[in-house]
Amino acid sequence: MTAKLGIIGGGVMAEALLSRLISRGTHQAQDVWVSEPLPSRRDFLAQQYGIHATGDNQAVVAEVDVLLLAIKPQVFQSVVDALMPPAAASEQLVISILAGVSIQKLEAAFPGQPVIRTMPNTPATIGAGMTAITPGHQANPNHVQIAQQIFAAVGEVVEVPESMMDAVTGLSGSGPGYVAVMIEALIDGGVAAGLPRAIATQLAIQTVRGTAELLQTQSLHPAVLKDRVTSPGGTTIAGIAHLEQAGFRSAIIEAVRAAYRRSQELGR
Ligand SMILES: NC(=O)C1=CN([C@@H]2O[C@H](COP(=O)(O)OP(=O)(O)OC[C@H]3O[C@@H](n4cnc5c(N)ncnc54)[C@H](OP(=O)(O)O)[C@@H]3O)[C@@H](O)[C@H]2O)C=CC1
Ligand SMILES: O=C(O)[C@@H]1CCC=N1
Repeated sequence: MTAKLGIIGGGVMAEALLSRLISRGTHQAQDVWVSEPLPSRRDFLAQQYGIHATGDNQAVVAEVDVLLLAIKPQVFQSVVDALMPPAAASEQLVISILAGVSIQKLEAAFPGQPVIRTMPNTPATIGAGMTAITPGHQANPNHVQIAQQIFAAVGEVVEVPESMMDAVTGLSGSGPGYVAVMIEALIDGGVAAGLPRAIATQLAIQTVRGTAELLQTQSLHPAVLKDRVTSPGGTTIAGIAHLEQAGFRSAIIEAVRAAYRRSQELGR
């Protein structure tokens, strides 16, 4: 891909995306610009990935064909208010990864420009991301293809109506956080049962990874896999009975719903 890519906000998610795009060769480092207020962070990103890093958002906007917004939703309005409107009609594609911020707000901030709202997740760093995208009203098939190419380089992509975006955020956007907490708890459980932490960590991570891969490769319903693991009168059903007693399913359902509601709030 030859389009020059600019990223406003050089934080965790910006790095997850740019590191993979550059290592995959989807973008050349010299075609990537990042604006970031923290000088030490700029230096790190420039040295680590060979990209252009600046503290000037406007300089990035002026330079690139595709502008990716990776700031926090809380600073969205102040950041876009400080940008100069383009002198002429701009074909620059704006892609947002911000939780909650609607297409309506994006289009108001970049009048006449094509915008695409997306929600990626952190496994994008290793090409195992999950990104949902919703094109705005000015986005044509070519713009959608550009966004598809960027996010396909970091994992799977699905197009959804905007009405689903906050729910996507609650599930796949925030999901790596829930899974990480679960893995940490599995490790602690192993340690509590007498395993050395290093071995417990290896077991927990490979168990979660193997379970996800098995479900995906064989298109298995999770309940079918659960039934296969639970030998009658055995260990797994004893563990699951405890999970049910502790409200494990309900806790996860409510976690997704809480994050969904928070995504809605961030957009207000
Ligand atoms: N983390 C994740 O898993 C995911 C995050 N997202 C979305 O990505 C966005 C970024 O999240 P995340 O990477 O976690 O957050 P970070 O805080 O790591 O990144 C935001 C970056 O924006 C910088 N920034 C702050 N103010 C400005 C400004 N005025 N101009 C330019 N840059 C600025 C921050 O700098 P400083 O730290 O110095 O303030 C920081 O480096 C959010 O909108 C979030 O909803 C989407 C999917 C997944
Ligand atoms: O926690 C957040 O707000 C962001 C959005 C999805 C994942 N991280």
